[in-house]
Amino acid sequence: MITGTGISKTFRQRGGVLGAREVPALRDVDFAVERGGAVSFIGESGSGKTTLGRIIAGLETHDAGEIVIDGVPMSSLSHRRRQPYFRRVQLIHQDPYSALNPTRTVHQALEAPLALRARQTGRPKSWIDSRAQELLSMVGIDPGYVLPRYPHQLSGGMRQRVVIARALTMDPEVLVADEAVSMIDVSLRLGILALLKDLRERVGVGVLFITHDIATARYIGDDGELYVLYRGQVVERGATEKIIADPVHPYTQSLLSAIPVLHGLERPGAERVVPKEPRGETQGEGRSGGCLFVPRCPFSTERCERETPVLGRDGGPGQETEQEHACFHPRRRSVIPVGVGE
Ligand SMILES: Nc1ncnc2c1ncn2[C@@H]1O[C@H](COP(=O)(O)OP(=O)(O)OP(=O)(O)O)[C@@H](O)[C@H]1O
Repeated sequence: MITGTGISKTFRQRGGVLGAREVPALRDVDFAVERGGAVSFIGESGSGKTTLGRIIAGLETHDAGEIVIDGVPMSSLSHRRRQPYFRRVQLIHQDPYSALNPTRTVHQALEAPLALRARQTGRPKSWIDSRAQELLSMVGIDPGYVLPRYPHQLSGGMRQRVVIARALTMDPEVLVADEAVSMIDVSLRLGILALLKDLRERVGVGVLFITHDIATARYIGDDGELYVLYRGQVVERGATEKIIADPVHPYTQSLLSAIPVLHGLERPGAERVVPKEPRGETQGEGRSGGCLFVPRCPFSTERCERETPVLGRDGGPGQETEQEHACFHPRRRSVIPVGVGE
């Protein structure tokens, strides 16, 4: 199991007419991914999804908070002693082409990490080739066909399957799939999503799925948990199916309101939430205190300008919600498209 508590990260960006500025990418984020579990982080561009994935994989530092892998707090270990733990988390990039070295065949791409794994686990050299074949079969490709080939000789879908097979060489606890299908031909996407789902069941690997697309989050982890990120803060968290059917935060509602309507078969939800265009200030930067969503929220009140909501279930007297949210005025709204006959 991998958990994060109070993870925060601020980048200092240099240059521009305003000089250096601080960009909070993550604000006090808590999460937990269990073996075989599915956790999805969803949010628009710049919400901090990739930064979170990189921190969990040990590729980026964080300013505050703790990552715990298999019960061991990473802050208690030296950089070198953390590496075997972070190997238990493998990152799958959105671009399978740049993730593979173009000068190496698939056989070479798998051989190096498997040789390391063989040394770590005391297995003979002969195990390396048989494991490479086993992993490629596991991800649904013919080892005989792909092993001698270079990445450019494979389709995008096959390349992404090779990237997943390579990630599995380390016997990971969790795969972090960062927009793992966004650069793959639409016709092949479903196959990759189905594979990740299947690996959860067959290998028991947990999947942390990072996406801007609520439909893919639902496909991969309809039985898992959904975290909605807005400007680095988790604004709604709970069972994926529950949040998709019944969101209470206006930002989540705006994401679901944007689901395209099937022409002639569906009509938009009656209470569709359309976020305001922020005026005068960029996304509320420079404000201190108050809800981050205020500049775009159609329902904000004076309290939202003043106080900062924290993640919880409180919805006012008698209004507790099943999922956690960071909103002073959580309310159910019918935002999902409905069939014309319904
Ligand atoms: N290395 C960096 N240096 C400076 N700022 C950064 C760096 N990496 C990310 N940021 C900033 O941190 C914020 C979060 O970025 P991040 O890439 O994590 O978001 P994201 O949700 O993954 O977006 P996208 O979907 O566009 O990749 C953004 O404002 C981004 O500009």
